[in-house]
Amino acid sequence: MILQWNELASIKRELAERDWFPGTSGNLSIKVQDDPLQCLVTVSGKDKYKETLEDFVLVNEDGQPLTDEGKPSAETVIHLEVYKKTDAGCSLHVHTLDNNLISDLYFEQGFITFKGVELIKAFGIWEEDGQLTIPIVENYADLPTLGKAISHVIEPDTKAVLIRNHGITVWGRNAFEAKRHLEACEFLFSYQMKLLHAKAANLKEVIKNGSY
Ligand SMILES: CSC[C@@H](O)[C@@H](O)C(=O)COP(=O)(O)O
Ligand SMILES: [Zn+2]
Repeated sequence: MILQWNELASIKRELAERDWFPGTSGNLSIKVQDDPLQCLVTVSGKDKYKETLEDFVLVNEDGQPLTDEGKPSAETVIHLEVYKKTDAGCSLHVHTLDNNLISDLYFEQGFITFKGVELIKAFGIWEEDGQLTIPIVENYADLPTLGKAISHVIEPDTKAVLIRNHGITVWGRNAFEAKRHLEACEFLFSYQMKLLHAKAANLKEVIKNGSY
């Protein structure tokens, strides 16, 4: 378990450096064993920019704590649904401005698709016409309901789900892959927001007309 603890602590440190835990938001987990399922998950309500010896707690498949570092994340149920539905070994949940904006702008459509942007290769999509789709679910206040809604939209190739005006849950077979997927998602969201602004300002026309 020490190995998984250190891996999760290292990811937490890197995501903190990116400022991805505003207002104590966000939670992270890493699988420790499969059968029965156990994972380390962040302790609820803590300042995730700080590093302490009580940052993670071991939970069982029902989200019950098996160690005494503190109360498991309120969103532990989401991490457990991801482990139960996929081959994930690590699951990351962060709130960023870009993922909140994208989740609201594309909510009615129910998903956002990226095509023709190099960084979808971070998801193992190498075909020239390949595309990445990220489903978007309602931000249900009841967390077991939210967990089920997320589980419901997970297809075999899904690696991330957006929660409307809340954040994103991203996973990978291991910590390295989960972080790669998360960084790629946030790059794509930032790209999309800037693209929407550029289109709204008709910037291609402006450049063509030589105004800049
Ligand atoms: C402080 S707002 C964020 C919370 O409501 C929640 O969505 C979250 O991401 C963190 O909850 P936590 O219980 O600390 O894991
Ligand atoms: Zn959250």
